[in-house]
Amino acid sequence: MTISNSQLSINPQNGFCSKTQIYHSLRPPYPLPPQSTPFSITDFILSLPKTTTTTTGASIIDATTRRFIPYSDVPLLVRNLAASLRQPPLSLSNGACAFVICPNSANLPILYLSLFSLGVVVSPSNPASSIQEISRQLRLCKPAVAFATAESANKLLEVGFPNPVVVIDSNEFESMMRTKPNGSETKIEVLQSDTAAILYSSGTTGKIKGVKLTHRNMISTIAGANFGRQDRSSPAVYLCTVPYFHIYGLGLCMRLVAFGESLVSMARFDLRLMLTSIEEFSVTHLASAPPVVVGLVDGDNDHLVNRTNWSSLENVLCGGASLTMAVIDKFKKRFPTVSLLQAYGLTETTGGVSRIAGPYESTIAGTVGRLIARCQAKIVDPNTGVGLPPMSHGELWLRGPFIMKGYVDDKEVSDTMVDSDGWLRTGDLCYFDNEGFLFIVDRLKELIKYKGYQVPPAELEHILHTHPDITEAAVIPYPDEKAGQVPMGFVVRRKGSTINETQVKDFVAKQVAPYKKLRRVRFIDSIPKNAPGKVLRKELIKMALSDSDVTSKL
Ligand SMILES: CC(C)(COP(=O)(O)OP(=O)(O)OC[C@H]1O[C@@H](n2cnc3c(N)ncnc32)[C@H](O)[C@@H]1OP(=O)(O)O)[C@@H](O)C(=O)NCCC(=O)NCCSC(=O)/C=C/c1ccc(O)cc1
Repeated sequence: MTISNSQLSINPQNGFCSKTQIYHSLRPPYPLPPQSTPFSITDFILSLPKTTTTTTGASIIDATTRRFIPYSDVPLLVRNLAASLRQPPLSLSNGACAFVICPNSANLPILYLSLFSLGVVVSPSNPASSIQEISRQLRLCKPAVAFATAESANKLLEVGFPNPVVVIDSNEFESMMRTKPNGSETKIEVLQSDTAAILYSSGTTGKIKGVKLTHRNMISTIAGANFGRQDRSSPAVYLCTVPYFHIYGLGLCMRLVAFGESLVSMARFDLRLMLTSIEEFSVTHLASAPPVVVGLVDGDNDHLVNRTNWSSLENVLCGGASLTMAVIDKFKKRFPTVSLLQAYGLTETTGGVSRIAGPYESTIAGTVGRLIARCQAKIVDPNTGVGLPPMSHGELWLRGPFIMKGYVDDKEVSDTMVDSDGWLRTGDLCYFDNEGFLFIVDRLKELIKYKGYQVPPAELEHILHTHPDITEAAVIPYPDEKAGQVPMGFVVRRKGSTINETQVKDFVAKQVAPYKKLRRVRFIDSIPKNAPGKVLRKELIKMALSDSDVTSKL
């Protein structure tokens, strides 16, 4: 075996190559199917060995309806449903798009797997989205069919969706899964390079964008997540509090089906239901976002948390946004035997690209873990473009087989986000330490994170500017202990206008999903800008904090 010069300059402690300034993963590479082999994400998931599944009865469990689907039934349900969707009247086939507007349920992973197996592009959306948001998403993904619940189907009616809508909490859907349709169909060939899903993200510029993820992208992240899974005498039981319409929940549910680990979900997050479910289903892993961890250590919830039996819980996974050190410390004191494992990922990277594996890594406070296998990173000085060594702060760039195919109908922004060498600019300010652990320092992109959801200030500013009484507006992130950040608007009123805070908030709230609502408003005489006219958000943030009591909590 020959060792190349660049391999020689890779530091085995942290993966940093001093010649190329590239950080390499410290995890062993996993096998991937040859790129040219037709292989859908469903083929991959169903082909993985599930050693413990059938003997121990692992299943997909819906904590809200108390329905469960044993994993031993999953391949048949997926095949039946796919066969049914291929037949008239839907006649779904390779390349068609399905808009899915559903809260978490046991049926949803089955639906995803069936659609993927047909090469149908899955485009999941938040059922709490506003009519305007849904309209924009429909324009982007051009679906031939939509899947909804009896409740969310009303929104499709409101937007005048012209194509068929299948209700997944109905008896008809149940029988599509349970009954084998007549006739045998040939398998549809799905290429790994085909788009598997279109998810919605703000990118770095603010307007909702459709992120195209391929089957290969999804196969890579699932294969990468296999590292560090413990051998266990009984299968892990995950409680997923995050939604399957974002990559965190979607990736997690696919990965758990792939490995045959029990998956408990809730239609909507509810702290009480989460706590009773942990006891009832002997949950070992809780998949969460920061507000859930904050809720667990919040004194106001002591009466609920104290009467829960925590003995089964081993790990709390946390992603979507950063936790503060204060919350991490409180969690460790409160749950000394539970590991708090932060991970980091983006929709554009098909989810998690760094995570913590094993007992040693879980002792490193504040890190979002080490790069998954096949992931390369650079820490780039935002001013000079130069790659930086460990312990230096810069923008995180990422490369690997899980980087998105691009944004729907937006080549220009796709090319800005991913350069010709395949590097994705994350817009996050980060550093690696001397052992290859990644730390998130700040956000360079103008994005607010409310409860782990993206809120682009530009989108809210655009809405504010359409109000006849508002001449200028700017939106900033305002720190909040429970939600992480809340959107705050600075508003310049038209001369003589008496519009008040509530009216401004209501005006925005009617047009956006609830997580994007303006939670604070301040009136101001003019918006500070630099010479070329760019809003000086940092100035506004300083102003917002200077006359409040939050500075000490930052
Ligand atoms: C479980 C959370 C943390 C808390 O739940 P909640 O407090 O009940 O909030 P909801 O999300 O259900 O709802 C937000 C707001 O919308 C409201 N709402 C809700 N549905 C309705 C309704 N149908 N009608 C009307 N009002 C409603 C709801 O009441 C609430 O209002 P408010 O109390 O004023 O905040 C929830 O916010 C949550 O799942 N957050 C995470 C979101 C998320 O998945 N983000 C990931 C994006 S992708 C990414 O970053 C990937 C990272 C990643 C990292 C690592 C990995 O390994 C992989 C991936």
